[in-house]
Amino acid sequence: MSREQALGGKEAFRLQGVSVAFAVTGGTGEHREAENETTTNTLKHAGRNGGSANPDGIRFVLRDLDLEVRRGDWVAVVGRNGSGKSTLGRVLAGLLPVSRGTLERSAGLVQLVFQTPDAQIVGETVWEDVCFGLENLAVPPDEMPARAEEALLTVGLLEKKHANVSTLSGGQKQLLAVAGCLAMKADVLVFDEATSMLDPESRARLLDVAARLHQAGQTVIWITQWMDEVARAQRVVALEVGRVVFEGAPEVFFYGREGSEGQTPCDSLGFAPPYVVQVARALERRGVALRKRPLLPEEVGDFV
Ligand SMILES: Nc1ncnc2c1ncn2[C@@H]1O[C@H](COP(=O)(O)OP(=O)(O)OP(=O)(O)O)[C@@H](O)[C@H]1O
Repeated sequence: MSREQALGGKEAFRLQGVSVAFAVTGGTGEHREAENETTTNTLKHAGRNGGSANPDGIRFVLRDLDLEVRRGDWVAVVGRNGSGKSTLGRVLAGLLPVSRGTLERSAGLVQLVFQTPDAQIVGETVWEDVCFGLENLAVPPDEMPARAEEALLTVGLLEKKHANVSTLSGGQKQLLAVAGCLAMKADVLVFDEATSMLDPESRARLLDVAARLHQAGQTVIWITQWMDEVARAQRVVALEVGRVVFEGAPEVFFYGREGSEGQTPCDSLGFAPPYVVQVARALERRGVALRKRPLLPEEVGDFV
């Protein structure tokens, strides 16, 4: 049986043996979440098969996940297409029930910033959209303007506050979606490939916003396929076919464990590490002793 409950202490999330399965109904390709009691019983059977869709039409997309996220962590979640990253993000945000296992979470507000901003924009104007979430949270009307302005200022959209949402670019909509979450003062922000539609400047701005939120104590879950974004996280969780195949520091993810030769966890996952890491590894292979293994371009000056 699955169990979801509140968590105290230092953790924001604790997942134990969490699986998420979808029931594939009929031959239409239509899916539904496998969450009711009858299906849970079926899942026990499905679990023995372990693989993708079994004869009962049950498909596991997350399998036996054990994961702890501490409050104030910045965790990057990586993995190939279809590995289960968004599903994990939705589970953490409370939008998807777990089929098996236990999910414990602290009481704070968790907000998900989707890959496609249209999915979460509801207001007609920028201002209305940011205020919408505040109204839903029953924030007193006299507090709303300051919170909405601060959030829009943070993402660089304050001067567009009267603009109609339909006039925003995809990237600006993404930033508006983030502003909505900021105004609500979410304790945990789950960014699901939130930079995928952004130009380099907006991408850097969003990363910068995330870094500032993290410094201010917010918990950030950053789902991405961009390895240079992973390098900014405190911890990396890599998924493959719904399982956690790596959990640890970005340095270990990109350079491997101390003394280990050959493939790094990043290599095994099939991703190319950030350019600065590639250069540093090439130097190490030629016998150059580095003072520090760099992860970010700004650390380049320190490593030779
Ligand atoms: N509602 C659903 N019903 C059935 N299967 C689903 C459903 N949602 C997702 N899946 C399947 O679960 C698997 C994991 O999907 P998910 O979106 O979590 O992967 P992802 O790692 O975020 O992929 P991407 O990088 O492409 O966004 C995929 O194979 C997907 O087809």
